[in-house]
Amino acid sequence: TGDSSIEAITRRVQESLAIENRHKFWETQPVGQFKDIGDSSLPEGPIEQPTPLSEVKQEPYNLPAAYEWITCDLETEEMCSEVYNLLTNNYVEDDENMFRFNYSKEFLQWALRPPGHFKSWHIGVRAKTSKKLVAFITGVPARIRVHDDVVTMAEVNFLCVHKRLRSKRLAPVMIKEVTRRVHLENIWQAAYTAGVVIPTPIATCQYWHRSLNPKKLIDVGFSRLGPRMTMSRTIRLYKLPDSTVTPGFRKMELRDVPAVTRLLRGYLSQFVVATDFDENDVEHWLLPKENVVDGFVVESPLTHEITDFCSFYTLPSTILGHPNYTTLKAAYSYYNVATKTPLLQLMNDALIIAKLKDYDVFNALDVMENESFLKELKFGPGDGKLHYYLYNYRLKQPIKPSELGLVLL
Ligand SMILES: CCCCCCCCCCCCCC(=O)SCCNC(=O)CCNC(=O)[C@H](O)C(C)(C)COP(=O)(O)OP(=O)(O)OC[C@H]1O[C@@H](n2cnc3c(N)ncnc32)[C@H](O)[C@@H]1OP(=O)(O)O
Ligand SMILES: CNCCCN(C)c1ncc(F)c(N2CC(C(=O)NCc3cnc4ccccn34)C2)n1
Repeated sequence: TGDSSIEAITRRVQESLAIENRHKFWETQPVGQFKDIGDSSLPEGPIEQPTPLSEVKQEPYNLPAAYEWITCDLETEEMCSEVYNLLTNNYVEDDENMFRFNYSKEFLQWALRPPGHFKSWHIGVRAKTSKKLVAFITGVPARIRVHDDVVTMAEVNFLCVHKRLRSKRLAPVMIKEVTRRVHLENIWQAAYTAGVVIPTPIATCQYWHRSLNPKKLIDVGFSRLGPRMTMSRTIRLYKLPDSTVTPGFRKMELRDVPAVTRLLRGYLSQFVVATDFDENDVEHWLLPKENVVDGFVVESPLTHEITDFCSFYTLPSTILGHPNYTTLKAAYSYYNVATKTPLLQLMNDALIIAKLKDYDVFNALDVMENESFLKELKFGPGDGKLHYYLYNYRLKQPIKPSELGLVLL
């Protein structure tokens, strides 16, 4: 190939890297492999069958000599603080290292202690000498439906290795250990999301952001002033009313759990992969918790029927190295169901509430029916993609974000 143009050379290098791009750990795991993409002869469903519990490895995986496993009991303030501090200083950052997620302690206790949770799935690694927590990974049980198959899975999250211990192949050990502990509870599948591409995404979603405090977002570099836009024009563009517009829109209460569960189950049944919520799950995941999760219902003023529901969770980010700001207050769209109120109007009310509660930005993935309101409500596409994964469960082909009814924290 005589073409010696820069493009041709770049392409050849990329092609060779793609071939070389080995996933030494993930190629050993029961997950869809890149080499199998498009091979529709492979059956959909579990990749490996369960093993008898007596054959599951009884003892933890080996760690490097200086480290030891610790089960993190998040009910103790001290342990919760150690987990919080590890994540606050070492968890997910954007590609330009301008922001780092700052999950709060209350959020972590909520996220990790749903009905039926296992303390043994809250796994830490400690340095034996300093007793410092240096790594973490968690699972929580969830019923997830794939097509018509409801499977009890582990939702794995909060995988974190201290910055000083990176690139030492500790992550595969963490993943194998959480897998072992999940297997001990006779659960054989998992669901997880990540910003990185590993074998093999079942869906790839796009983040969208709706500015609520555009001046701060531009000051901290989260967003940029549009072309031919002034700051005052930008502030005006994103202005929102100072009260919600839907009659009967109010905070969700305990008495709404049965109705919200019915709404949610009905709505989620249309998606290929979705959470299979029951009333206990709805009570835990969607009842409002200050600075953790907000849930709202629309109660018809006439019939008192609950016709709609919307929710968002609170996940601030630390702003790294900015002289005037320390925290970005972000709301993340969670589960929303509109049966009488237009979804556009329901979500606009959610934006109005978030602005009133002093959030800087409202984030949403393009999952479920979110695409129908993103542009009209002035969301802009982010640079962050979120890839969804299933462990030990093959799908014949990836699904579209609009076929996904699952939001992980
Ligand atoms: C049945 C039950 C099953 C339960 C388990 C289901 C699976 C759960 C899977 C976990 C779901 C987590 C969901 C979330 O929490 S997603 C959020 C992940 N956390 C962060 O991004 C926080 C900041 N980063 C770190 O703490 C480290 O960089 C981590 C810990 C992420 C990697 O540490 P490190 O950078 O020091 O690397 P290494 O040398 O130890 O290891 C390199 C190997 O690790 C593979 N790797 C890298 N990043 C991820 C990732 N996000 N998911 C899965 N695998 C990942 C990588 O491809 C390579 O393998 P291979 O490419 O060579 O094969
Ligand atoms: C493992 N659980 C997955 C959910 C964790 N979540 C919420 C998440 N995973 C990957 C992302 F790409 C992402 N994005 C939100 C979008 C965004 O706001 N990007 C700018 C930004 C502000 N703060 C941070 C902190 C870290 C990364 C980007 N940041 C991109 N969100």
